[in-house]
Amino acid sequence: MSGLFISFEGIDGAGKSTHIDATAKAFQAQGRVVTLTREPGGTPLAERLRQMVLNDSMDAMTEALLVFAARRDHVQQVIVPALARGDVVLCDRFSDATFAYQGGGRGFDWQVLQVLEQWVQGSGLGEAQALVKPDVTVWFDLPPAVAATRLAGARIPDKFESQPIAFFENVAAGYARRQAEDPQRFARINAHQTPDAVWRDVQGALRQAGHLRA
Ligand SMILES: Nc1ncnc2c1ncn2[C@@H]1O[C@H](COP(=O)(O)OP(=O)(O)O)[C@@H](O)[C@H]1O
Ligand SMILES: Cc1cn([C@H]2C[C@H](O)[C@@H](COP(=O)(O)OP(=O)(O)O)O2)c(=O)[nH]c1=O
Repeated sequence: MSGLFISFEGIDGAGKSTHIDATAKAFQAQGRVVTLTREPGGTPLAERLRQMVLNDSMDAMTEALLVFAARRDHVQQVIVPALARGDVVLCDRFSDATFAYQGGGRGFDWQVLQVLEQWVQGSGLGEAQALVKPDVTVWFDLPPAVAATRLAGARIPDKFESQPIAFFENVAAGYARRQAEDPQRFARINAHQTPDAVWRDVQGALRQAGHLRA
């Protein structure tokens, strides 16, 4: 695959959405074709699963299976073809969110998630082979109390956004664990700054990794 796969992660309200469009424009300005997508979602089927995951109450295993089912469709229908064309794929959340939210936040078994990741992002045949995973993950790291203040009044909270701060402390711990397991992939951004400063750091991280030209 000749494309570039970048995911954007962080707790709700960390500032991902604010910077994804700017990242897309920066790559387009360098002549790259950008596929902008999100999870759960990115295909008609996965968007239907998204509605269930975000609105219906269910146990953590059901949630994990639904987000991975959505991811399977998204990887096959959108991400793999885009990378094969040479696109820059910018994805608003990917598997790290499952480890953070279903693993860290909801307490679902980390090892089971790792097995699902191998199956869903591999060949699906259980064979050892390269996984479809981001080249870079931009992690917007923000204290949950600050994120809660930003979100208050900004939009109607969905099932996750209405969780207490303690839930997001566990989600953040899940992200930290994922970073510790694969530190090279992560660009951890201090999101507790002005939007301009955060954007400067996002650009800096993508330049340092050799993906954006100065
Ligand atoms: N650096 C920042 N400082 C203050 N407020 C911010 C900052 N970045 C984003 N916001 C605001 O915080 C809210 C959540 O940002 P958003 O980008 O939607 O977060 P996410 O996509 O990570 O949930 C929005 O109202 C946005 O305008
Ligand atoms: C991708 C993914 C998202 N989520 C959650 C995290 C978010 O709260 C929600 C998706 O919301 P998000 O992408 O942040 O959308 P918006 O900014 O429009 O609210 O789904 C999971 O619980 N597991 C996952 O695997």
